[in-house]
Amino acid sequence: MSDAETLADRVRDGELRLYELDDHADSDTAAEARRRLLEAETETTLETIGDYSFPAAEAADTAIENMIGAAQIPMGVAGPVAVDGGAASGAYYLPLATTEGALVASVNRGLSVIDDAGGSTARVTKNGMTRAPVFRVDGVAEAAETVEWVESHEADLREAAESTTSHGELLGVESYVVGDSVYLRFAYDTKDAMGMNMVTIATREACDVVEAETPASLVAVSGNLCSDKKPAAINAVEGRGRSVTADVVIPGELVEDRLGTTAEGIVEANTRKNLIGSAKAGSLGFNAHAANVVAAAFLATGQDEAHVVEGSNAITTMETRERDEDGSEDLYASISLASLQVGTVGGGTKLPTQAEALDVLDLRGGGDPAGENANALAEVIAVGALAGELSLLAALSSRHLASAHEDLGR
Ligand SMILES: CC(C)(COP(=O)([O-])OP(=O)([O-])OC[C@H]1O[C@@H](n2cnc3c(N)ncnc32)[C@H](O)[C@@H]1OP(=O)([O-])[O-])[C@@H](O)C(=O)NCCC(=O)NCCSC(=O)C[C@@](C)(O)CC(=O)[O-]
Ligand SMILES: NC(=O)C1=CN([C@@H]2O[C@H](COP(=O)(O)OP(=O)(O)OC[C@H]3O[C@@H](n4cnc5c(N)ncnc54)[C@H](OP(=O)(O)O)[C@@H]3O)[C@@H](O)[C@H]2O)C=CC1
Repeated sequence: MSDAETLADRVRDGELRLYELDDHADSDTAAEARRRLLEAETETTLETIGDYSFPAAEAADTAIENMIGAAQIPMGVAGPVAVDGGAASGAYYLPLATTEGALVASVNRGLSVIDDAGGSTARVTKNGMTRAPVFRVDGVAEAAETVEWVESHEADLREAAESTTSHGELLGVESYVVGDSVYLRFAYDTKDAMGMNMVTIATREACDVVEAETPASLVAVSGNLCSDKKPAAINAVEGRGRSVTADVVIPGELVEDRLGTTAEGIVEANTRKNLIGSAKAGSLGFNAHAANVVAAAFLATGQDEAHVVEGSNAITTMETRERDEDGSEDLYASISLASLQVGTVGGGTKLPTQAEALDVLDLRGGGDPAGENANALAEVIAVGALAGELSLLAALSSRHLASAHEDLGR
């Protein structure tokens, strides 16, 4: 073991590489050595980056390489809000980590209006994490032969895939052919794990069977039809991770008292902006800012932040509903997130900050039965996203967006 300055010198002399420092010191000392080197080479001071409170060894073990410290992002909380979900049940506070002033206020306003309206109903309607390897064949005949074999031997692929995990279950395999390329889109129930490591390991095992039994030769375990961390229509249509929907009916008076506009005003803003405007833009997302809530909830609870790409793939609907007694108009509001990838075990959920945030939701760790905690997390995030939509559409409709950000964000 050496001290940080000695280690930094050894890197400077070319004796050690930056990423080898953990083999020569504990993770805190290794991180300090990297900071010292970086500070000297870039003429900076990295005191704040180095001022972290989680165990470096735990983070360096599975969450980060070449660790120098932590990026601290302010965390706020919105809620509580009552959620009547398939898995979520009761009142929830939603932790949100962001640097965008006005965002937490906006979600908080939306959640408080939803709560006053009696809470939101939410359901996970589909669940399947996908991995789609690509294989090479010599032409269409071999492609057809491979697809036929896969379709008639799903049980063999399931046995191979599930031999690598005690939680994951193979739900099905969809085949796609493009000339001499064959894509097999494997979908799994990953229970409470977001599941990307799990399904990649399981699919690799199944690929060995495909290669042994068909003419196909594996090119890449991910062939982009999965489609992971890229905007893709297949995720919007077929779903990936959890497909989750939340809705609420808000009395017209509440819209006027709490959101400063009318149900009709919000509906018109949604139609012209989220639906027509998005269509004209060729957008995959027909929403205002689902990405804001998904990103902030992901950072707070230890999700893979790159999955905001698919997680924000959402459609917001708003319509007026006439109330029988007095003919006044209420607001029906919904959001449907097609491909929200969340977990309450594994990945970044293990880190202490993120684990504490999951504790606020009472959703840390495995659910009972397995999968219920991740379902509940998906439902609560969907309700948060619905709140963000309501509050932002109201601000646009009442022409308050610019002043809100002037007041709270600069
Ligand atoms: C900012 C508000 C909420 C003010 O809204 P308001 O109605 O003027 O505020 P209020 O002082 O009357 O308070 C109403 C409620 O808001 C909440 N609230 C109010 N202030 C706070 C605060 N400081 N901290 C926490 N919560 C707060 C709180 O729930 C409060 O209720 P109460 O608890 O008092 O009964 C409103 O104007 C608003 O929501 N504006 C919209 C802001 C927004 O949604 N920004 C999103 C980011 S925009 C962006 O990134 C994407 C974009 C816009 O480019 C996408 C696109 O193209 O559309
Ligand atoms: N490999 C890749 O291509 C990619 C990886 N990632 C990264 O993958 C990580 C997430 O992968 P993920 O597989 O979720 O996590 P982990 O790799 O951390 O694995 C989670 C494991 O937890 C175990 N487990 C314990 N309890 C449960 C439960 N209740 N439900 C489900 N599993 C349980 C399972 O073990 P067992 O299987 O033995 O049952 C599961 O495989 C993130 O760090 C992400 O950034 C992201 C994108 C792509």
